[in-house]
Amino acid sequence: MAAPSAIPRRGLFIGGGWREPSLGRRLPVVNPATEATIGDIPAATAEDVELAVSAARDAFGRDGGRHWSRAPGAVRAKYLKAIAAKIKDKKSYLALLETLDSGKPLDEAAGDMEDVAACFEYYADLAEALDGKQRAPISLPMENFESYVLKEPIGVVGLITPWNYPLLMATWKVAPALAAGCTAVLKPSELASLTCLELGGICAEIGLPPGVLNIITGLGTEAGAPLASHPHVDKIAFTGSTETGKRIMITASQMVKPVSLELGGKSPLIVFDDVDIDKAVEWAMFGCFANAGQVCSATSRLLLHEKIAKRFLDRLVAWAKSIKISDPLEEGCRLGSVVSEGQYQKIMKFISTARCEGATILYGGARPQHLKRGFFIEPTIITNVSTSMQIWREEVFGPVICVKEFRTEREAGELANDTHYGLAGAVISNDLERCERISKAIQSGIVWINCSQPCFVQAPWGGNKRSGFGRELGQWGLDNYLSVKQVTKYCSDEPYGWYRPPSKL
Ligand SMILES: NC(=O)c1ccc[n+]([C@@H]2O[C@H](COP(=O)([O-])OP(=O)(O)OC[C@H]3O[C@@H](n4cnc5c(N)ncnc54)[C@H](O)[C@@H]3O)[C@@H](O)[C@H]2O)c1
Ligand SMILES: C[N+](C)(C)CC=O
Repeated sequence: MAAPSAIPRRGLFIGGGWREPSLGRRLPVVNPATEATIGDIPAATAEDVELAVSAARDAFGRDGGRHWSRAPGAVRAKYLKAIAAKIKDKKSYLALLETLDSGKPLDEAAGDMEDVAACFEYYADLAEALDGKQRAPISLPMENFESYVLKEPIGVVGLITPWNYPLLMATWKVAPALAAGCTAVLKPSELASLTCLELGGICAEIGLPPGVLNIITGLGTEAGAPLASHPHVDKIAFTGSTETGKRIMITASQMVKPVSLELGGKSPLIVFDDVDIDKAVEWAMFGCFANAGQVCSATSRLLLHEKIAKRFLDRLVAWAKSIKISDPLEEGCRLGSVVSEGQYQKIMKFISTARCEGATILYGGARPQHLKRGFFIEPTIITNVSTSMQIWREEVFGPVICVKEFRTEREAGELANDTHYGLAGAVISNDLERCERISKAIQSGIVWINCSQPCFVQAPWGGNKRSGFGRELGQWGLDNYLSVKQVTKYCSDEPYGWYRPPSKL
């Protein structure tokens, strides 16, 4: 599909229709692979947040919730399936927009759209199953009481999402929130909002009841912060940086508002000396160079057994040299641009600081010679790293891998856990018992054995330590948007008998 000359001009999606932002301001959309401005998006402010939250509240309570929040799960499932079907119909177009907006290779964007459709379908099924799970009985030690559990939608939820997988990260929240019966205000990242706005168009096309999903674009401080602090938002689900996550948690604490936080990472990949080197190298590359390393769970700290370190690094450099770095729309591209000039500068600064601190840039570290425009960075491999260096400690969010060697399994585990983060970790070895031991030792929410990054909608996703808390995906993702109510009934004809009845007059 050829790139459109202009992207669609959209408003804010509020109450089932398009609205210009209250202050009339818009933000430019820059294609990071060409540096050309290709359009703009609305810049919402607190006034628009007010309208969006009010639309979501109306939708939650409309007709006593009969059409949405208290409707049978099968009703909501029908809408989710219709959204999935539209996403599939528009897959090529949405993937193209995602690539133009974020710089990711078109093949990756197409894969993201398949995952988006699958996620809506998955939560449609869970919505259908939800009714059958209501009134689950609780076994009590007293015969004169009966108790059961109701799972009810939390209410109006604020969903704040990042730019690295724009529509997919939004879907991980929107699909379960809607399946649960919540209504929502989605605030995607100002750096990549196009496909989320298209989701608004899809909701209008399929006739989603007005106000069930509202989408407001704009800056974090101007649109995200008023959403997080809004007194009529019952929960905030956030994916983004640890710094912003801390701010959201502080704000939410003022109203004792529940939050779930999916934050950054600095995940390890441990490779033992009994592996097929080329197979392991490919996982190491996928673990840190896919999506130009802008992946929360990127295995950006590579721990190599000393016996294979030299051979492994020789092969890693050879493989890295063969990656096709190009305009992300070109066929076969495997490394596109990073998302923005700001991100490009940030990554370059990480590389120069590593150099200044005494690390070796074994490969890469610069703009590819053949690409004069666009925010492209070579796949970068850094060695001679010490554990006090910034490159070891901080999340780069770019195609930059740092390497250390280890001698023993114990040392590998200690190095793996030498981080404030706890999102993911990976181990490659032919000794599966060793892999199981390492899986238990790594302090993270996700561990991959003999691979890195594969992600399935059925399995829980989320981190420990400063990578956040709460789990998305699977049944856990739905539970994020449900509150649990106990209903207990006294079911004896006898008086309770704790107090003596007053004497008859
Ligand atoms: N754990 C995960 O599953 C996961 C997945 C994807 C990305 N991430 C993390 O996201 C980060 C990259 O994304 P980013 O740069 O968009 O993060 P970010 O924190 O800069 O922004 C995320 C979102 O928060 C909004 N925001 C910014 N300031 C805000 C404020 N004060 N109040 C409310 N909202 C505010 C932004 O506009 C954006 O929509 C990385 O650290 C990455 O690891 C984590
Ligand atoms: C969860 N994942 C890998 C799709 C995106 C994280 O940044």
